[in-house]
Amino acid sequence: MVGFCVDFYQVRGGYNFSGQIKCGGAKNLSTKAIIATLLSDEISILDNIPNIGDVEVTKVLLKKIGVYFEFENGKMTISPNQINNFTIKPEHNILYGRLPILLLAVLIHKNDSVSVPKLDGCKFGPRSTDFHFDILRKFGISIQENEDNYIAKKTKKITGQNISLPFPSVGATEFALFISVLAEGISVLENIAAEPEIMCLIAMLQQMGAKIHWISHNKIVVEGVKKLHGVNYRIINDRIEMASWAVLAACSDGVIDIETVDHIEWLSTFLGVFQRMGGGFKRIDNGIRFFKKGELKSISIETGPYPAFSTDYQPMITLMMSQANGISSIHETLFEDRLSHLQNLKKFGVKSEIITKCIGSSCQFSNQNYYHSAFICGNTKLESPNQIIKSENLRSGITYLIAGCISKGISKIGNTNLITRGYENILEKFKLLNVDINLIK
Ligand SMILES: CC(=O)N[C@H]1[C@@H](OP(=O)(O)OP(=O)(O)OC[C@H]2O[C@@H](n3ccc(=O)[nH]c3=O)[C@H](O)[C@@H]2O)O[C@H](CO)[C@@H](O)[C@@H]1O
Ligand SMILES: C=C(OP(=O)(O)O)C(=O)O
Repeated sequence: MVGFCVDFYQVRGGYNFSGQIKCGGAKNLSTKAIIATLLSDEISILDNIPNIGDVEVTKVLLKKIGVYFEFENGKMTISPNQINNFTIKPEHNILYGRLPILLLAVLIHKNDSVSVPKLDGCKFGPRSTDFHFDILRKFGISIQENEDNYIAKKTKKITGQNISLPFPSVGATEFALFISVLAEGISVLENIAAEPEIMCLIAMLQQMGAKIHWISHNKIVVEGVKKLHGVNYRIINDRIEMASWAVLAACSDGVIDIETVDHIEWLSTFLGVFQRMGGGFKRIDNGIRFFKKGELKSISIETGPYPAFSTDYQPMITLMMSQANGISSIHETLFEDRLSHLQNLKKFGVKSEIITKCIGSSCQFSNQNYYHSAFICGNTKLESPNQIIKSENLRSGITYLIAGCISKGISKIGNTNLITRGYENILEKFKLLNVDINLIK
């Protein structure tokens, strides 16, 4: 996500959308896999890297530290043997997402002092970095921050540690992994996140020569090695993108075929909910077909760390709830403020009530006054708002685009860069599905 923009998508909705499209490589693996290759000095080749804003930002970071790379048709060749800059100054027109802190975890193996820009990414709560800082201190690395940067300093050899995360955080798990694979001795990482993208990252690190042993679904033992090798690795397809197209198919009563060569298994949590709501899917020769099977039905869902229902599916599924028969509920347990899209969806006609109480089990936000649960009315006919709806983040953006597709009239969705940071060729893909959509500059 490089820069800010005033462009908006204009979409004419109100009919069925069908067609065939290709799913991109996973956003939440590709950027981390690129950074992981820097743990070695040897050349690595990554395949199925999507052409998205977050990868653009990763490329900016690589250039800043002196890494040579080539990127063509989804294939990225990375030569990390000439890293020469460990103080990365932020540029104020670049949104770095969650990437700089991961870069710090890699670079601290190569230099005693590393300074990286602070994190941003989609805004849905404070998105604190305290777990990362605690991990650094545990490994004997000091950390300070100023207005723009995090500055880490190492004064002694990094040695293996026992880390138990307070919450199974994706970023903190990746961070601890990157430090421990090259630490001297054994590290035990507990209460880790085990999202499909993390499983793949671990498999990729193992192929680079890392010694990582799974003890249980949320515990690993890492035996540090002296060096890692280059790797040839293919990024899995993006399960959140697939889910987005599934919601469009179900809500518009269309049939959407997604070309994807691998791993629809990773989508199984989503598929369970989708089917219960009346969505249908079928394995086809080269991928998966999504459609609406019958009347859409209401449901109660809580988000959670994998294999529970991923928070990244949540905005799209709340839109699908508005098209179901009856009242649904959602309980967002990962992020304190990830229901703000419901306010904008009201402008399309979606009726919801957002509350501070936990609907279902009690979560980390209980009794804290965060609006993190909601009831959503079904059977709602949507109409395009007569104003530009600005995406607050990546998944709310795609949700508004889908809302535009199923609304009567012409909808305008702004902050397009927040959508293209995670969705490859989004305009072309909507067009392939017969959507009347244009980018207005
Ligand atoms: C680039 C990427 O992969 N982003 C994903 C990643 O984000 P990200 O890795 O930032 O999300 P985390 O899993 O870390 O967040 C989970 C929870 O842990 C908290 N926390 C996390 C770190 C920390 O130091 N302190 C702390 O309190 C967060 O505020 C949140 O409440 O996982 C999220 C949860 O699946 C997804 O929604 C994001 O799409
Ligand atoms: C929240 C997301 O991304 P990030 O963590 O990069 O902001 C997402 O992919 O939905």
